[in-house]
Amino acid sequence: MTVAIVTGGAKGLGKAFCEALLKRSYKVCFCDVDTDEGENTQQFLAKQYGNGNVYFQKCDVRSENDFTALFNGVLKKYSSIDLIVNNAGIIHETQWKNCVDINLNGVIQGSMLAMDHMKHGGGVIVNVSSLSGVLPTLYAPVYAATKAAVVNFTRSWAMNPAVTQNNIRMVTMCPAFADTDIIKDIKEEQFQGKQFVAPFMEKLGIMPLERVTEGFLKVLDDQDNNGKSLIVTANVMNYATFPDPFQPATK
Ligand SMILES: NC(=O)C1=CN([C@@H]2O[C@H](COP(=O)(O)OP(=O)(O)OC[C@H]3O[C@@H](n4cnc5c(N)ncnc54)[C@H](O)[C@@H]3O)[C@@H](O)[C@H]2O)C=CC1
Ligand SMILES: CCCCCC(=O)/C=C/C=C\C=C\C=C\[C@@H](O)[C@@H](O)CCCC(=O)O
Repeated sequence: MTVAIVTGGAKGLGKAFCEALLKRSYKVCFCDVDTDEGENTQQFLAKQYGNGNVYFQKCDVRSENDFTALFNGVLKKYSSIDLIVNNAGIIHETQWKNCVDINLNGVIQGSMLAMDHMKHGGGVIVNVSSLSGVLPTLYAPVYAATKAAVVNFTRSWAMNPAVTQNNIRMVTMCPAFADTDIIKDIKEEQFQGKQFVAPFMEKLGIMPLERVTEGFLKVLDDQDNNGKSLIVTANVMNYATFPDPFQPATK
């Protein structure tokens, strides 16, 4: 039996990841701050994959108590956690402290709780960043900062013996635009220049959820990707390469 936690699993990419895991016979425990959406999604997935295989618990990733209660609930039910997908995230450049709290602090909290459990038997931690985590994003500098921090947090821990010597794998996903609510009915106050979003959306396109899920399954299946960041766009699915600061800059 393999057990996965997915944060922000009530809709969007998180829901798609839950479904992909259920198709692979994982026991899926997803959380979300949106209780109604979460309960609806649990019923939807339970109808297709069996009630005993999908479990929802309300958890606001900004709350250490909620997150600890989530882990305790999952361990009480299944006694192990093999995978966590730290997926929950928002984009909001005005409520930027909230964006940092969810996108970064939430990923840190989920990763630390998972590592504390996985140090006994190993596991996989997938942290969801964004293409904005590896490319400057003029319309969302705070969002981009949170996503870049997720990349380097993951890369840093992945080098640490607490990960490498405990059979833990930590990987980041960096998707471009995908067809979820986060890119729909976007509001002015969420951006530093909402007008700049559309040109990039047109240039990069909007991926169907299946494309990002394909990248998610690749991240799970590749065994040698500890510390790597998978870029997923409509036309690209590669692990990012990062400049070596000690190499002389090319003229
Ligand atoms: N859709 C896209 O174009 C891209 C999305 N991403 C990232 O993918 C992740 C998922 O986003 P989407 O599925 O697109 O968005 P979405 O808005 O469709 O789903 C996000 C889910 O997270 C939940 N959530 C929000 N705050 C939460 C909190 N404090 N605690 C628990 N759950 C919370 C929401 O209720 C929702 O169910 C995010 O981290 C986002 O930054 C990255 C690149 C592209
Ligand atoms: C509108 C809400 C988006 C939130 C979801 C998300 O994270 C989407 C990210 C998608 C792509 C972001 C890429 C940013 C790219 C630009 O800043 C620019 O650097 C890319 C240049 C591409 C080019 O070939 O010119």
